[in-house]
Amino acid sequence: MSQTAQLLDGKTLAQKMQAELRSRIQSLQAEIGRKPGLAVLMVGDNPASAVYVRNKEKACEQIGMASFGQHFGANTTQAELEAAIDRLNEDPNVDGILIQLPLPDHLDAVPLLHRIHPDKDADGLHPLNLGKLVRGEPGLRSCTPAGVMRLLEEYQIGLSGKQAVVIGRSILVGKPIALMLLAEDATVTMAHSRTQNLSGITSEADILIVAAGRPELVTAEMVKPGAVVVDVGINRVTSADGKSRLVGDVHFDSVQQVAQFITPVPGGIGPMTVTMLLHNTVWSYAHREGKTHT
Ligand SMILES: Nc1nc2c(c(=O)[nH]1)N[C@@H](CN(C=O)c1ccc(C(=O)N[C@@H](CCC(=O)O)C(=O)O)cc1)CN2
Repeated sequence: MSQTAQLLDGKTLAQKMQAELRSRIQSLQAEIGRKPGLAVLMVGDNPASAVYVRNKEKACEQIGMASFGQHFGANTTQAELEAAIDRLNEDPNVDGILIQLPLPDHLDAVPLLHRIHPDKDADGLHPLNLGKLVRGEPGLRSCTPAGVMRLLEEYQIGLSGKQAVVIGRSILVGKPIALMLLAEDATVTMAHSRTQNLSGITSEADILIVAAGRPELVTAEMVKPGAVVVDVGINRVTSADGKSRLVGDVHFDSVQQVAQFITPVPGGIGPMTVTMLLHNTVWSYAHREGKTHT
């Protein structure tokens, strides 16, 4: 008899959190006298990035946050972006700055991420904030991993002593989520493209976080019965019938038969990423204005 996993519903939690942020902004704004502001730097015309940036700007508007869209042409230089970051660092109405990734190939994201003032680092990718994560100090956390942790917390999924496996070692997701799980006393294994016997490792996982960037990589045979499976992948694929659809890095239909909990794609981690960005910007706003924010 096959079971069906319970969905970890990121979309619903994101809506609830955005409503809470909206009222938090209303009360802070009454004290501070201005709205929080987020600046999103987008370079070029990557269609997926354009959708994500639009969604971020729309979400800002819905919760009463100012959004300062900075859209640059595909041939923008590194120096022009540096100058834009310097201006935003100095702008008192801007509390959060993020550079939408990936950037076009001629640009180097790393020095640009380092240039963002750490107090305005809404994406949590500045080395100071990553260092605080390593040390377990409060600070701005990367949005996708923070969204995963918040979703697990919402469903009261205990992590202490659990075997957690993370597939993927990016600075955006894999490395920070491993540190966050470790901070909650999980026993963490990191797997990646060179890992041997991947299914042997994943099938030991109580908590499996998949951020591999490979459509439907994880199938039912690779998952321990009763595991919690979090799919961070977002891939647009074209089926044999020519239709385009969105899939994660997990083969949802088979894995939901063995897992206890699973995130859907869409509607799982994606909406949580946007919400944690808003959360981080409100956190920076409150922190910069001398108000505490959790
Ligand atoms: N500077 C950053 N760049 C990128 C990040 C990031 O966190 N910071 N993450 C991704 C893209 N991303 C946010 O930027 C993002 C991706 C997907 C979603 C989302 O809500 N997805 C929906 C489906 C949307 C669709 O139909 O295509 C879902 O999963 O339900 C939000 C944000 C890379 N770049």
